[in-house]
Amino acid sequence: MTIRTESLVHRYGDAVAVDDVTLTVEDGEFVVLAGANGSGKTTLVRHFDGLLEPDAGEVVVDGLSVPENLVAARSAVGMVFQDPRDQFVAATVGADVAFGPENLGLPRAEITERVADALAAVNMAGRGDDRVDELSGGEQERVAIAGALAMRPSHLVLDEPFTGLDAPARDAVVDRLAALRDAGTSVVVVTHDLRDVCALADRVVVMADGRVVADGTPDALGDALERYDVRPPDRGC
Ligand SMILES: Nc1ncnc2c1ncn2[C@@H]1O[C@H](COP(=O)(O)OP(=O)(O)OP(=O)(O)O)[C@@H](O)[C@H]1O
Repeated sequence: MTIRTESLVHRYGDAVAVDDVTLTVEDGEFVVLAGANGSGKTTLVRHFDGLLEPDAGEVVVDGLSVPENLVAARSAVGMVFQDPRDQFVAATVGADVAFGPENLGLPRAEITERVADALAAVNMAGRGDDRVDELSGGEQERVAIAGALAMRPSHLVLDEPFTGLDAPARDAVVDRLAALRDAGTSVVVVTHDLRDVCALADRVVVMADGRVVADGTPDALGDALERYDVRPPDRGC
């Protein structure tokens, strides 16, 4: 169970946003995708579930070509986008988390079970009737993660999940991600700030100008991070 890109290229008009990226995220791995603003991180991960089409190269999830198997890719890869408010589709927490499983056409009892499990996994058990617009930023982020989890993905990709969160909310999200990784879900976190996730990361992949310029354990990368405008943790990992 892997996410793999092979010589992936994505262009917006004449501008190359992802430039010949070959990358594998292994089963159960926790990967941080780092790099300065505009380095191509969001564009790259949007290929993992076929939201964008490659201009060249391949994207393969769990052995299947993503562009040719969009439904399978979107079931296998859960995505949490940059601003959770942009992805809510219902007024209440429970209805929002149920939306994905409902679209899969699952029986009501299974939907109820998935919603309860997903909310429990993000420490929001029993909050199904709360209005999403009345939650704190950290709670909204966790509901967005629950929405992805309710699809029971084998991979979870989060784009800047800590933006706008205060320290306790960041800690709560980090705790949830650690628990998910321990339960066997591979996790990809897009960020330009390593402080929150360094301790969890098996690997840090750094992008600059659309290319992968460094790939290794947080310790091995060390000083290279600052060179590429990635904020390293204040006291190491
Ligand atoms: N829809 C789009 N149309 C045209 N150019 C785009 C579009 N989206 C991104 N780009 C450009 O592609 C490049 C890569 O952007 P991308 O958002 O993938 O980078 P990023 O590393 O995720 O940055 P950020 O942290 O700011 O989201 C940038 O130069 C950006 O301006």
